[in-house]
Amino acid sequence: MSATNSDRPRKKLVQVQHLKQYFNPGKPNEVKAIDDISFDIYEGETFGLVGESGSGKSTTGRSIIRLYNPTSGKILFDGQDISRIKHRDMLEFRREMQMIFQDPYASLNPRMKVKDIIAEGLDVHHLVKNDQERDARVNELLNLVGLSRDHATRYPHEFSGGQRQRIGIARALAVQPRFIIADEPISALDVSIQAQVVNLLREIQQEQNLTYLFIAHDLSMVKYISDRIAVMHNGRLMELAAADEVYNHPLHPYTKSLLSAVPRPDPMYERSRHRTDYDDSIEFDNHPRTLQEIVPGHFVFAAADELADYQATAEKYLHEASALGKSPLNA
Ligand SMILES: Nc1ncnc2c1ncn2[C@@H]1O[C@H](COP(=O)(O)OP(=O)(O)OP(=O)(O)O)[C@@H](O)[C@H]1O
Repeated sequence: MSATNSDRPRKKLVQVQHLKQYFNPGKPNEVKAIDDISFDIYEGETFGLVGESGSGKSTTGRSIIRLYNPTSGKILFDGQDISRIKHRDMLEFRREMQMIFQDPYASLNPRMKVKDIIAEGLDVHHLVKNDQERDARVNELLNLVGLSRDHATRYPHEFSGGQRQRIGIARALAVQPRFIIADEPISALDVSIQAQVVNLLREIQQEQNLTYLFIAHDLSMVKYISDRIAVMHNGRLMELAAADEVYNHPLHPYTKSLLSAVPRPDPMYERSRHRTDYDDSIEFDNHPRTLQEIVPGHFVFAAADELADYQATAEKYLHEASALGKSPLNA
């Protein structure tokens, strides 16, 4: 796992503040894809964003990279407000923020050679002086993602899904970004290949001090790569905490429901595992809810009269952890 050592000063690389992203606002077909979310992503960390289909995860990633104009709220990158800047002024930020997509088949142009796909960003941002330098950089990137220089002149259809995702990663890395949004980068891959791609992303992160927003629809793999995890539902964040806390000590019923769907390699656990349903009518009971810090670093979408119960549960977890001699919180 990447850098979250508490002795390191933690710099906020991305700050999302009260972000709303409505599609077709004010019209009968209005969709509140993101409905007032706030979170920070620290430099060097992997921030996992998890939720079921339609919860607003991709829209969050696309809003941060400014593929959309936010309906309201702010997005800060390295302290600078980028939520209102014009598209042409986004060019420099676009270099610093790159995206890796879910479908490595759809996201690579089938008519382009691998070397031209990888070098696209180098060309757009004028980062190489001549063809020789361009080829050398492409070879370096192919090597970095575990492919060979022979692959440079081939086309995407000649590669497996996992290899194509490696090409997508090389393309993102070409411009030396600081922040990568990985939108379900392993969901379309065979299970046997998923771990390889996750390991590659982790290795590269450590080498290059990258910051990731890692989007996924379930908690099984995201737990291994994320430092902290936010759980999204209906365009809002239901819970946000250190990855282990979300996985082992979930507080919000929606998180518990998501987790109950995840099999674990523990026969005892599996014998008693049952899927718990989540009744989202509680979100519409007219109790104003916001993301509240229940214990340090652990936030839950809660109404004022729910706080005491959440605090009692969190404290129970803390006692259990200290009885077992574990560090209670690592957020
Ligand atoms: N361009 C758009 N125009 C209108 N509605 C949109 C648009 N993009 C997304 N939506 C809607 O916004 C909501 C959130 O979609 P989003 O793709 O962000 O969810 P998601 O959690 O990433 O789901 P998935 O994993 O299926 O992509 C959905 O109801 C979706 O239909």
